[in-house]
Amino acid sequence: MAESEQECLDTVVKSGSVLAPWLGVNCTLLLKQDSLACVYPEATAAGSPPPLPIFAVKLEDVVGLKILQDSPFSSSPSVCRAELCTYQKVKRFISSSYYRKFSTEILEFSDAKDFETNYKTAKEWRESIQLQCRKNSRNLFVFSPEQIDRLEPMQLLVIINPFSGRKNGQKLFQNIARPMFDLAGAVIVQEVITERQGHAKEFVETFDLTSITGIVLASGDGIVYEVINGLMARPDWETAIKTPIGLIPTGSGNALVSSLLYEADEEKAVIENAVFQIINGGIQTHDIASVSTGSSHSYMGVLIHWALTGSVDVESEKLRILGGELRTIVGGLISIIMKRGYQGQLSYLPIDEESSVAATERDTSSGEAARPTTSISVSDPIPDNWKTIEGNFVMFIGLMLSHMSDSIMGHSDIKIGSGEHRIVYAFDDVTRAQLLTGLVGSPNTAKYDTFHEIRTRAFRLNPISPGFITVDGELVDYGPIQVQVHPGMMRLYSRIKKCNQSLD
Ligand SMILES: Nc1ncnc2c1ncn2[C@@H]1O[C@H](COP(=O)(O)OP(=O)(O)OP(=O)(O)O)[C@@H](O)[C@H]1O
Repeated sequence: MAESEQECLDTVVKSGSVLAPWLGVNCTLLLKQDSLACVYPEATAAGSPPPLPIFAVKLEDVVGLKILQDSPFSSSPSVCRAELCTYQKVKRFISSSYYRKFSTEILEFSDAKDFETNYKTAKEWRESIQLQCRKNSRNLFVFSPEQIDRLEPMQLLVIINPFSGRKNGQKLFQNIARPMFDLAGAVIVQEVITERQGHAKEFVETFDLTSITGIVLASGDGIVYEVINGLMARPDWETAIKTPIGLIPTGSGNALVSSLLYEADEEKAVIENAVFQIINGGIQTHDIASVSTGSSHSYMGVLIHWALTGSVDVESEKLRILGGELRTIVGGLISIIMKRGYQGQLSYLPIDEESSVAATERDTSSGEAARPTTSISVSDPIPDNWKTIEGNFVMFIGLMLSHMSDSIMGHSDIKIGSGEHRIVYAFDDVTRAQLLTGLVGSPNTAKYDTFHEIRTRAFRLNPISPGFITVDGELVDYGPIQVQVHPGMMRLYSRIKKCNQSLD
């Protein structure tokens, strides 16, 4: 680290006196650019050696300062007690992996003789800590000046699917996520419980987005699909699709948030970790892809299933009672035993020829900006520079990220917002044992030459045998389907540090 950078991090943003009640001593609370420490007061005197902290935390691990208005254990009725809540990484005893653990440090604000003034001081500290956390996240994760300046508290629209996963999304949100948002100072402007399929899409199509800074979804990937399509259906779609989206995994298919947590080096399928990705307001971009069938056009951001996994997605709906991923695993096992083949054709433009696939835009007569779509429609001839493969497909998955579900990883090297669709497929020479490895881990293309993979930004799938195609977990019209990636169009709340990201 450069010396000037270190000096900057060492600069004290705010300092003040506070009582560490368990020691019974007055100490100094020091807020620096990336840390918060409580030190003995003599340690901050000029010329003294660097202060030995009573405690020190990295701001990136801070959830917030919880002010306890009634403080039964405080030494005097004028004292305002607060808890500094952190969510820090802890190394596991046996393995080299980490998990996060909540911890608190108790502080008492007691300089003034009356509770109101001490309470006001505690509130000012809470705001300074929140502001510094947000500033850091803007500096670290968002490289756009106007985003860095905009430090208003998070104002969130929350959409909860009560039907997703084990049907306990509402409970998980209220018991786990909401207290963390409150602690972090995020304001929940409105909470919407979806009442039916399509409700989330309809809702975001007309909602006043100027009243919020982001949307949080407590659901599976199906609601992500609905929200992307709702935002893209708006007349102001160009700005609407840039609304940051936060993801809380309460569904049975949580591929997008699982990929995000994996990339952020966090444990997956842990609701707290997903909320932690959201609360400091860091943002990164992700791609969306146009999906055109003969009769419809939509946008996706996660994955496409056809053949075996398409059937699992649809037919395992009957197993919803099993909840979570068990439903997919049981459905997958049944389909592997049956091992059906699906005749079809896949045509695609290899990713290294991407320059020739600039998306054409639809004409609109309404005066709205033209929405991106596929460069060719399903009825157009396949361009000469595309490749075509044909056969009896047993497996076909088109991935825009690393994970297919909470615990099933498709490919560790597909990053969120990488601008590609990775198609993994197998013909009927694949064995059941090999398919099983693809169900419990990733389809190992290096180990088994029966698994194939393609990197592309534009493809057409033309299924011939009857079956199902699902896009982000939602069933689409069966028949030829044309797909094209539009890189970096949407934004996700995330702590993944990526340099030089353009958010324009
Ligand atoms: N109140 C509701 N009743 C029934 N279905 C609903 C309701 N609200 C939303 N839905 C629908 O539930 C479906 C699944 O949503 P979601 O992806 O959040 O959960 P999931 O458990 O991961 O499901 P899947 O694995 O099918 O994607 C979506 O098609 C959505 O439109």
